[in-house]
Amino acid sequence: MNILAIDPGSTSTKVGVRRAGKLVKATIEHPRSEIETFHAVMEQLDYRMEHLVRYLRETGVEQVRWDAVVGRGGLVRPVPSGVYLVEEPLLGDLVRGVNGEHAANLGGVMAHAVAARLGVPAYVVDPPVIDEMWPVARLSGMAGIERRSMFHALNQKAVAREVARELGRPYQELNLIVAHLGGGITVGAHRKGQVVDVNNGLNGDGPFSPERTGGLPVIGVLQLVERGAFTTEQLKSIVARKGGVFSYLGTVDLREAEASANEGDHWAALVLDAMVYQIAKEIGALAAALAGEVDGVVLTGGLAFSASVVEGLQQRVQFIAPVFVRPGEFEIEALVDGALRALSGADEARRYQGGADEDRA
Ligand SMILES: Nc1ncnc2c1ncn2[C@@H]1O[C@H](COP(=O)(O)OP(=O)(O)O)[C@@H](O)[C@H]1O
Ligand SMILES: CCCC(=O)OP(=O)(O)O
Repeated sequence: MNILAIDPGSTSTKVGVRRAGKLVKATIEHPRSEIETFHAVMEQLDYRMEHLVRYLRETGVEQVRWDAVVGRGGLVRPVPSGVYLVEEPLLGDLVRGVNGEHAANLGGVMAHAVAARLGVPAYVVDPPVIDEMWPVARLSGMAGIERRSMFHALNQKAVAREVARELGRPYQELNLIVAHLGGGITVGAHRKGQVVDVNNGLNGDGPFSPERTGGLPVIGVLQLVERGAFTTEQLKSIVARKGGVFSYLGTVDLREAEASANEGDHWAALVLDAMVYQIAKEIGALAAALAGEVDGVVLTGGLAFSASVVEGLQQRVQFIAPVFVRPGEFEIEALVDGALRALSGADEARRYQGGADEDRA
């Protein structure tokens, strides 16, 4: 089976070409100066498609007979985990970004654009809005504001299934705490195959990360608004893109921050230690949520390449359960696997139902 996988990130489009049983991955970089000329994510569609088509032409795979095209799912309405056929109303909800603006919204739309020309199915797999949270985790502490599941579902599920395979036990029988440590950070409690609690990675929840604030003291934020220090739009952009390590040190690149700390910058060292401390606290909170019944803690994402982040976390959380380190992300592999499962019938492709506006996260 020949599968084309498309995984748009904020400044890159990752591509996977699975042909003759082999997977080749590539990253098409998009300079910030080009991306920032677009006001809305969907306005980037033609630009990203041109880059994708050029990549396929230049690598000589333009004429491949694809069996399916699969894209990273976006911020649509909450859905169960699985593989989804891209058709209406999913396509419309991705285009409208019913649950927010994110480059991932382009994944299903681009997959559909390529697949429609070829007359093959387009899929998305485990979009960030998959929702398996148990009721007790949904209460925020204020009537009218519900905690919603929005996380690195594709990578978290893929890595959790991989660790389960390595342990020789079904994912559905294990309790794992999976920490996706990238530009944004989400930590999920995977209880017998269901992510029953997880911090929302985009709305100011959980630990701070290289580019996001995580949870903030609410009154402090309100005081900033009262003083006119920021507009709400500016604050939203800080929460999602310009918070965390960036707001303290002016970089989202952890390697740069670590270099400063290693050269004796005590402030940089404290910021990095605080991030690791907050991640460890999140893992500890989920261990309590699982009543201490934890088979493993899994560290993944770009920060899991950092020896100091991994050692700092191991020191603080290894009392909970064995720590598995799986650096990087496995989204392209997970997309291809999902498409193969749908094509082979091992996993029936689900049909997204859409829903009412109050379903939005
Ligand atoms: N070898 C490394 N050592 C330390 N940090 C790293 C390393 N490789 C990547 N990172 C950091 O990981 C973060 C990006 O993680 P990644 O999972 O690629 O994020 P995203 O997909 O969210 O952009 C950046 O802060 C980057 O500097
Ligand atoms: C938490 C939802 C998905 C997400 O934040 O992805 P990125 O970190 O890749 O922006």
